[in-house]
This record gives sequence, structure tokens and C-alpha cells, in this order.
Amino acid sequence: DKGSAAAIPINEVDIAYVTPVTIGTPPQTLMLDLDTGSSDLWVFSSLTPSTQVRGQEIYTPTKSSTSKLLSGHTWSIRYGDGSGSRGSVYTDNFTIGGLEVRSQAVQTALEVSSSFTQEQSLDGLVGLGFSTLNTVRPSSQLTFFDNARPNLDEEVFTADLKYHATGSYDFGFIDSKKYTGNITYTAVQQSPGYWTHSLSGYSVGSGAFQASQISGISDTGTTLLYLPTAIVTAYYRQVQGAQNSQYYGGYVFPCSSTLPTFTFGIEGARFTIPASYINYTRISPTSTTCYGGLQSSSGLGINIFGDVALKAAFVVFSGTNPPRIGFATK
Ligand SMILES: CCNC(=O)c1c(-c2ccccc2)csc1NC(=O)CNCCc1c[nH]c2ccccc12
Repeated sequence: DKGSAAAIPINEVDIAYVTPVTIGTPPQTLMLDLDTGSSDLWVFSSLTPSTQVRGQEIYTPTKSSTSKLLSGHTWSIRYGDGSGSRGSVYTDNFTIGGLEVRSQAVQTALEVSSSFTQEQSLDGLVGLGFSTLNTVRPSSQLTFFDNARPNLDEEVFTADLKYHATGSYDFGFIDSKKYTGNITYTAVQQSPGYWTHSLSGYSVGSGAFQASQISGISDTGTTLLYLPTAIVTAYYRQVQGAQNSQYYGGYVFPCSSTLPTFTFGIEGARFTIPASYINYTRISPTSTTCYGGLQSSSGLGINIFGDVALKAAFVVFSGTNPPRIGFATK
């Protein structure tokens, strides 16, 4: 078995990417954010208070002949940015890009935080982290990938995220047309449940490569790249007028600044993030001050290789034993 589906940016700065999925019988189509940084599959639903729904598509279990309530089960998730949701659980048929999982646990939201209500084009998330992170209680549930794995031609899924354009997620196969050269793999440490691995170092612009093991998580659900302060200050030292703003909660700079590229290493391979990816967004539509796509991880307790980094590569998430992650240029 295999599947392939689009990864569509939800706004003009790629704050997140959504993928069409179908749930139930007859199929209900929702646009969900495939998220390797969490492991809950949750959706806006007919149980979500209408005051918290603003334009999202919803899943209505009672309209599906194959839905089953997972009675007595609840879930509640809080993300590091302060957003969150909670609710009840159904199982139903769930398809991404032609790949179907029967009786997938679908977590129906009874409450969502305001930042999800405001994301009108996002109808929920598909967690693709390790199932150990799933928040359903009393019994935790498996991710779509863990449920699909036994039937996949190859125990992998790939992410081909693009800058200001539609990319793709593939399940069960590696599409050699989507990358150039070889895929460089590195070990994944799957505790506590993220796709945790190391970078072999970095360089700023045309500067020398600094070899250094930097542990972090490859996270399609986080927009930006968060790295240790020493690396981030070395980067913005090259940017005229850059400053770490308390007010804006991170590095900002004049939108007219020339930014250097940022290169990260995976084992012996090198991946360069174009300057345009790091000139992330104006702090307000009419402002001439811009917010960086590279920020410090010092407040997070974890380094996050988010979309700004991942869209510079073709990424293979391999569920082999032991799991590993692969990067290729494209
Ligand atoms: C900024 C979102 N990322 C995080 O909070 C996060 C953290 C994290 C931990 C502490 C402080 C800040 C971040 C660790 S792993 C990790 N990754 C995830 O949690 C991945 N899922 C994010 C889901 C998510 C939260 N708010 C959104 C808004 C739009 C689309 C997706 C989302």
C-alpha cells in the first residue's frame, strides 16, 4: 500500500501546511496539518461549540455509518506556543492520498483554543510523532502511520514541503523524482516520542562550517527553525540593524536587509536554507521591520528543526527498527 497527498501552505508566509484527508462513510473531507511534532489526530467536529468554529470544515461522526464512539476515552493536548484542544474519541475509516486506515482513532474536539479558532483554513492535526506521545486516556491510541505501517510497501513517509508553494507527503514509498543525489540518513532517538536527531554542524553564509552535534526534533508542525542562542547570534551578527526584540519576542531586522544563507549538516551532507526563507514576515502588513525565520531555542528547552529548515530538503521519516531520518537536496 502507498499514498500521496498535497501539502498546501495555509497563508502567504507558510505558517502551516494542510493536506486533504477523508473521514468516514460517505467520506467527509477535511484539511489537516500533518505534524511530526505531536501524536494526536484531532479534528474540529460537530461537538465543537459553534462559538469556537470560524470557517473550519467539521467532522460529524453521526453522519458516518462506520464511526464508533470510543466510550469513556478523552484527550487533552497543550502545545508549547500555549495553544491546545481537548475532547472525545471516535474510530472511523481515515484516508490520506488514497491510503486507507480502517478504525483510526479520530479525536473530536469539544474545545479548541482561540489560536486554532483563528486559523480558518486548518481543520485539525494528524500527529505523525511516535504513538507514545498520544494523549488519549485511559488507553493511548496509534497514529495514522503506526496503523498504516503493516500494509505499507516500505515503512516510511516523506515530506517535500515547499517555500510559498504546494509540496507533498508520501506514505509507503520514496519518490526518486522528488530529490537529487543521495539520501543521507542519521539515527533517530525516539524518546520521548519526537523525531529526535542531531545536526552535524552549521555555517552562516559563506563562512566556515562549524562542526558541532546539535540535537533537536524535525517537526513539520512548527513553522520556524529554533537553534541555540550562540548559533542564532552568530547568524544575526551578519545582518545590518538586526536586534533581539523583547517587544516582538525574537530577532527582527529591517525588511530591506540582506540576509545570509544558513547551512546545516546531516552527517557529511550539507543543506542550505536560502535567505528568503529566513526573511520570514513583516511584523505587520505596513511595517518595514521583519521577523526572522531563525530564532533562539533558549526558552523552549528543545531545538526545533521546523518548516523553515525542512522545506530546504526532501525528508524521509523511516519507521524501520531502529527508526532513522533521511535528508536529500531537491
Ligand atoms: C510552536 C508549536 N511547536 C511547539 O509547541 C513545540 C514545542 C515547544 C515546546 C516549548 C516551547 C515552544 C515550543 C516542542 S515540540 C513542538 N511541536 C509541536 O507542538 C508540533 N505541533 C504544533 C501544533 C500547533 C500548535 N499551534 C499551531 C498553530 C498552527 C498550526 C499548528 C499548530
